[in-house]
Formats: sequence, C-alpha cells, structure tokens
Amino acid sequence: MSGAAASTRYWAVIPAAGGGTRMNSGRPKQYLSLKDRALIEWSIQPFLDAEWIDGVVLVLARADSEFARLPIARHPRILTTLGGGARAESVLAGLEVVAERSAGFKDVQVLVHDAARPCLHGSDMERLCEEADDDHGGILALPVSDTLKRARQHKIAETVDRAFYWRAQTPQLFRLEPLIRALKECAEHGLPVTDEASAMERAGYQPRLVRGRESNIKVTYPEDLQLAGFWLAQAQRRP
Ligand SMILES: Nc1ccn([C@@H]2O[C@H](COP(=O)(O)OP(=O)(O)OP(=O)(O)O)[C@@H](O)[C@H]2O)c(=O)n1
Ligand SMILES: C[C@](O)(CO)[C@H](O)COP(=O)(O)O
Repeated sequence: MSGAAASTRYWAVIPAAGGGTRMNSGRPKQYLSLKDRALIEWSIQPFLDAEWIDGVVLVLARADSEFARLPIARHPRILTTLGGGARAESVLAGLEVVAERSAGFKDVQVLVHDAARPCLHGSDMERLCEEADDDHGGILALPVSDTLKRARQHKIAETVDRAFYWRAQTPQLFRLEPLIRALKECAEHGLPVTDEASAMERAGYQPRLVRGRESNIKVTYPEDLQLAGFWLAQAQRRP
C-alpha cells in the first residue's frame, strides 16, 4: 500500500462470533447466503485481496461449525480464534492472536472489521490506512444527513445539531498495543464499548474520521440482507 512506512505491518481482525439475534433468522447472520456466497465471505474478501495485509484473524463463536465448511476457510492467510460474549471480548481475542503472530515487529496496525459488513470497498479500506493518524488511528464513518432528535420515553426531548455527528462504521484502524491496552482497560472497569474507537477515546486518543460510503452497511435486521445484495450488485462484485 502506498504511503505506509516499509516497517509498518498490517493485520485484520474480523469479529464473527455474534449470534445475529436482531436478524432473527434462526442461524448466525454471517452465514446467510448473499449472491451465492456466505455473507462472511464477502466481508473477508477485501482483506484477502490486499496482499499487504499479513493476515486475517477471524474470531468465531465456540459453537461455530459453519466456517470450517466454507471454501474460504482454507485460505493460507486466514487464522481463527474463539470470541467471547461481547463484541469487544471477541476483538480482544483476535488482537491477542495478532500480537503472538507479529511479535518482533514494532509498528503493527490493525484493521478491525465487522463480519456483518459485506459491502466494504477495498479502496475505502486503503484510504482509511492512508488518512488515519499514525498514533490516534481512524475509522470509516459517515456524517449524519437526517435531523437528529434526542429521545426521552419515545418523545422528542430536543433536536441536536447534526453538524457535529457522524455514524461510525468499520474498518477501524489502530496500533495494536495501544488498542489492546485500551480494550483491556475498559473490560477491567466493566465499561461496555460497542466499537474500538470508544475504547481509544477513553484512553485519550482522538481517532480521525475518514469518510466512508453509505453502502458499507452493517447487516443487522432482515431488511438489511436485500439491501446488501443491492449494494454488491451495484459494485458488480463477483463471487
Ligand atoms: N460476542 C460477539 C458479538 C458480536 N460479534 C461480531 O461483531 C459484529 C457486529 O455485531 P452485531 O452486528 O451486533 O452482530 P450480532 O451480535 O451477531 O447481532 P445481534 O446483536 O443482533 O445478536 C458482528 O460481525 C458479530 O459477529 C462478535 O464477534 N462477538
Ligand atoms: C462497530 C460498529 O459497527 C460501529 O458502528 C457497531 O458499533 C457495532 O455494533 P453492534 O451492536 O455490535 O452491531
């Protein structure tokens, strides 16, 4: 990847240990079929296509018996480990594998990407690596375009100025060791974090917001699956 120092090593961690409760499909949503592939395969592919990424650590649920049956499971740059009860625990488990595999390298950057986001463009992932701050990291995100209301018991409490709000996506890019420390700190204090940036912000970092793409949706609810299929077709991504 252009711009990165030759000594910088890049890894990806893909949290894929969730149960897909909100999808209500009776199986983990990452294995639902999306244009002739499992959703998770689309999410992993941009990182395998990027040969400058040393490895992809996939974090699976203990009961996961599906991934091993996928063709992509045999890819030489994919490692797997077991996740935990919350996304942050799963991410931390994946980071520990990166730490083991990248021992000896000083400058290790990690891209954390939801397995539930199958429509990522590889070019956006590269742009994140180029535009993120070396020390503070960065995330793909989108400025809010709707008028934002703060709710109180299903009523409008106030309208907030949307100019100051962005919607966080993934990948989120951070240096390995500071991210491990930040997530461990949150875990030790029982602080639930829903993304890596939250942990880094709490540790005093100011991650850069790198504009993403509306199509980089997180497949969360049933209607999201059809939308993901639409965006993949728009990008003309082939299985
Ligand atoms: N304990 C968990 C929970 C979530 N994830 C992963 O984190 C990503 C984002 O989480 P989300 O969209 O909430 O997925 P689920 O937790 O599966 O969905 P739900 O909350 O509806 O159960 C997903 O790729 C999911 O597999 C994970 O690795 N470990
Ligand atoms: C990490 C994330 O995708 C950023 O928007 C989001 O926080 C994941 O939330 P989830 O509830 O674990 O899906």
